[in-house]
Amino acid sequence: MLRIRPDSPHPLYDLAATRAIEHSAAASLPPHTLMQRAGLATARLARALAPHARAAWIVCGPGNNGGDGLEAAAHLHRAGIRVTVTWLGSEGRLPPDAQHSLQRARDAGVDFADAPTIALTAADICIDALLGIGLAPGGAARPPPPHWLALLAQLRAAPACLLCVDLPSGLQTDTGAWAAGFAPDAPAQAACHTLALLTLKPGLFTAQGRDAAGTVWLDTLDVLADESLASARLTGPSPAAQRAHASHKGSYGDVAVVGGEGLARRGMGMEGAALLAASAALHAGAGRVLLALLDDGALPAAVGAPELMQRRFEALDLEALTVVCGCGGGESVAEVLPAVLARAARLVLDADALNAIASDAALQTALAERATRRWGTILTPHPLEAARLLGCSAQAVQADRLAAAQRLVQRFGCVCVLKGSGSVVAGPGRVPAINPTGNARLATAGTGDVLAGMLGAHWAAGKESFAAACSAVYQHGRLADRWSEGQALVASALAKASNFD
Ligand SMILES: NC(=O)C1=CN([C@@H]2O[C@H](COP(=O)(O)OP(=O)(O)OC[C@H]3O[C@@H](n4cnc5c(N)ncnc54)[C@H](OP(=O)(O)O)[C@@H]3O)[C@@H](O)[C@H]2O)[C@@H](O)CC1
Ligand SMILES: [K+]
Repeated sequence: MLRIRPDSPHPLYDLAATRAIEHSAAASLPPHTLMQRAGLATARLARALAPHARAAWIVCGPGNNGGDGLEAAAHLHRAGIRVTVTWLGSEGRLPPDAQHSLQRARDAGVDFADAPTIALTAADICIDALLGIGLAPGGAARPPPPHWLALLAQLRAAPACLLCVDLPSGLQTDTGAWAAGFAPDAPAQAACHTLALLTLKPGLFTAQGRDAAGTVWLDTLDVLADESLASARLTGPSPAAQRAHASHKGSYGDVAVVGGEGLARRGMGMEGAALLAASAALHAGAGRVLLALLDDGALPAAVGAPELMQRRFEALDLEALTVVCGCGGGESVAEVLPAVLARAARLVLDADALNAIASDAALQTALAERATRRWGTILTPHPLEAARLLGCSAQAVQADRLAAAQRLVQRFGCVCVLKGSGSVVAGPGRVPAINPTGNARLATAGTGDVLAGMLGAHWAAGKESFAAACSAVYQHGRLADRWSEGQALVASALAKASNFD
């Protein structure tokens, strides 16, 4: 069994892949083997998480997820724990594996009741074995029976640690979105863990998945999955870049940041966003960083960033640069976008550049044409910006983040970083990646500009676009994960910390 940490990559398998792996494993094993392994793994983790537990409350659903819970119940009972199973199945409709485990739990002498038979304490354990991958996907999910929701709410409100079997019940395997009706009103009161069985599912790591799942563990049930079936990948750290001794500032690429609408234009000075991106590019290791503020803006002397080279937009040699365009660009960015799209060799498009493209068909055509010229482009939308580009709602994007990122890739032929909890990186011909680092402290103004600048630096240093996107997103999140508790995470400090490693 493995605790999933952000320090190593992992393949992720969607529902179809997991079913295929399950099917072929089950065919080569004696009946009930997988469920027995799943139940034993669940019981072992429960005991490790709650070593002093006197009581366990296990809510078991009508399918094989419930079967795993029943199997675990028998083990925990035999270990001397007072186990209560609330079982929501009906005997006539039980799958054979779960029927077998029901009998084993009964034979072991487990109590069956509607609620725990003794009051739970913080030392005890609750197990959610109501629903796993059998939840009907997407819009096909039917509304859950109200008493199921009441039980799930009681599990989350209990003072005991909560262990979810395979998936938090109601979370969709492939998307990490809650199925209709399942989104909880409140998070779990105590620590929450999820034990993924056989495979790690993408839904555990993006959209609502990270909040719902808590700490994720994997037990492969001793089945070696065929990695070619992976539908996505959880990224890990990239190898540290080696700098040759005989190198110079031109060895690590030139990044140009184009953005920062001036105060004179509409009374909103947005130079700060461009400055944050430029500062991040500089501290992330770019050899030279050029800053072209729009509306002929100039940096106030007080900013004190002597390494940044200010340029008028017209003076930029776009064909030779990695251009980061959009940060704080406001309305002014639309005026430079035709030239940027037509000439920049490598282009990161962020924020206002994406909004300008979303509202202008000619710019969309110019963006799509870049791929036909084999020029690299990376889009870095948050869900609302992605929705504008796709002509749908942000809710639709969040309902299937992997699919939304891949739709942008198909439409524009570029790499797409869809930001948010569990940022998705998708690219032409690539298995999409989900980033495991980052936390809610990044939800503050300017951190997106910092990411755009870091991305420019990682790309300019020589990585190919998809790898640069994965490494910059990973590092941006890792900085936040390592941020000192007592220090406010502000974007300017994040930019200065974005050292290249
Ligand atoms: N994959 C593996 O390798 C292994 C899998 N194992 C375990 O099996 C789990 C998958 O089991 P599963 O296929 O029986 O599905 P599961 O999650 O129990 O749910 C199905 C039940 O829920 C019901 N139901 C669905 N939606 C509903 C709704 N909205 N509201 C109400 N009811 C709803 C559905 O009803 P039906 O649609 O059939 O009428 C059916 O009764 C998997 O997650 C893992 O824990 C391990 O034991 C071994 C290895
Ligand atoms: K579950």
